Amino acid sequence: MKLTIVEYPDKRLKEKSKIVEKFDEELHKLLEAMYASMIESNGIGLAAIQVGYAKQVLLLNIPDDNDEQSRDSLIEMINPIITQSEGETIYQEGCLSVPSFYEDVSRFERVCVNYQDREGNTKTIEATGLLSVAIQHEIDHLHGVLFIDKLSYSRRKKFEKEYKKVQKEKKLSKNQFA
Ligand SMILES: CC(=O)Oc1ccc(/C=C/C(=O)NCCc2ccccc2)cc1OC(C)=O
Ligand SMILES: [Co+2]
Repeated sequence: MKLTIVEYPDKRLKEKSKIVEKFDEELHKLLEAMYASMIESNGIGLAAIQVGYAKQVLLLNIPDDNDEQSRDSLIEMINPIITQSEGETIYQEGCLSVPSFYEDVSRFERVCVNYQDREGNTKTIEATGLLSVAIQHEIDHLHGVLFIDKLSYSRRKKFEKEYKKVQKEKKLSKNQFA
């Protein structure tokens, strides 16, 4: 199934995603379709809500040291729960649902996460650095939170102003060639 990325300010991105109960063929098809969309859009993380499915499902595929995004390092997380968190790190984040915007966000440096894999087996992962940031960014999506919601008031105002400008330019360019 071809999935379309839902973009800010679509209200669906604020929905709370539901717990996955059935680890069936339908779930596996969704995971495959999400992976195709994420890779096609040059993403390194994607939550199901971003393709219109309010289910607690997310993908992480962090490029390795020589900047390769191999499928072996793909992590499929279902019903994730952060069990431990410590430290602080600042990283410039982007999101497929907020195209062309990148802002520094403060997150925990280290997190421990319990989750289930596509068969329903319980897994635990401890993450630091970029993987830790990505996990927190994607789990926020499951609670209807975008990285722009974590910005300071002044930085959020700057984002809103720039976003409106970009949307107007997009509309103008569309009309020009319509
Ligand atoms: C034009 C545009 O929107 O560019 C992009 C923006 C974001 C992204 C992907 C963002 C992404 O995967 N975010 C996952 C969450 C995350 C954010 C920061 C660190 C870890 C994990 C890709 C874009 O497309 C290209 C070609 O770079
Ligand atoms: Co995102």
